[in-house]
Amino acid sequence: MAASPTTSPSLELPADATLPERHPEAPAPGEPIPPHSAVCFGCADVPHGLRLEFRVAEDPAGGAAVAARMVLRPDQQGAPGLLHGGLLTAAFDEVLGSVVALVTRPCVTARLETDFRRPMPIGSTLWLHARVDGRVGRKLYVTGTARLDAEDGPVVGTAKALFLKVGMEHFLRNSRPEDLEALGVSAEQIRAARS
Ligand SMILES: CCCCCCCCCC(=O)SCCNC(=O)CCNC(=O)[C@H](O)C(C)(C)COP(=O)(O)OP(=O)(O)OC[C@H]1O[C@@H](n2cnc3c(N)ncnc32)[C@H](O)[C@@H]1OP(=O)(O)O
Repeated sequence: MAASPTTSPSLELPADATLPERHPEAPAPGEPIPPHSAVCFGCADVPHGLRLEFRVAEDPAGGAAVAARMVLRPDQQGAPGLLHGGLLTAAFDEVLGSVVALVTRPCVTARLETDFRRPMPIGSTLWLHARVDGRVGRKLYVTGTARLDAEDGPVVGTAKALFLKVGMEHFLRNSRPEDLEALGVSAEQIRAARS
């Protein structure tokens, strides 16, 4: 899809960007991508979560791509009977983050832009697609599309994002200690990262 004329300059693919390949240990096209965490609002089976379901998609140019689906529930309304717009942005954050994770990890969202093209009725299914368009150093440039009720359905939203590769210290320094400890990180490791 052509870039919107209002896209932030920091989201435009730089001329020196290269197309990154999937990591050798990442799942192959057609394979499902399991939730990356049991508590994730985007992909885990948690009560108010988006419950996105993923698979690796084929990318004609040999890059990294994912496809995902999300059923729109009554507890996700903004205007009556329609999906809350912020939840489309949250879905894009998860889907674009997931495709970046096929290339390298960990990464975090630095900037995310959503274009809302059509209303999204509750009860319908969003079919999302995302692709890593290029990488320059720590910066990964990603785009996504959401379609209604079929993989080739009408486009309801598009997104562009910049993700940045970070080190594990990003989480050791910033996440709640009790959540890190639940993952097996020792109190000493947390103290050392924060000293
Ligand atoms: C298996 C995993 C599956 C994951 C799926 C889930 C996906 C969900 C992902 C998320 O929601 S992550 C949570 C939301 N994001 C955050 O909480 C990030 C909060 N922000 C930060 O921690 C820092 O601002 C950040 C790590 C993004 C950047 O800080 P750094 O100190 O590492 O970067 P720095 O400021 O040195 O900037 C590096 C480059 O990026 C550029 N940059 C940084 N932030 C930017 C921004 N916001 N917009 C545009 N450019 C930006 C910056 O200009 C610079 O460009 P140059 O190298 O060309 O000089």
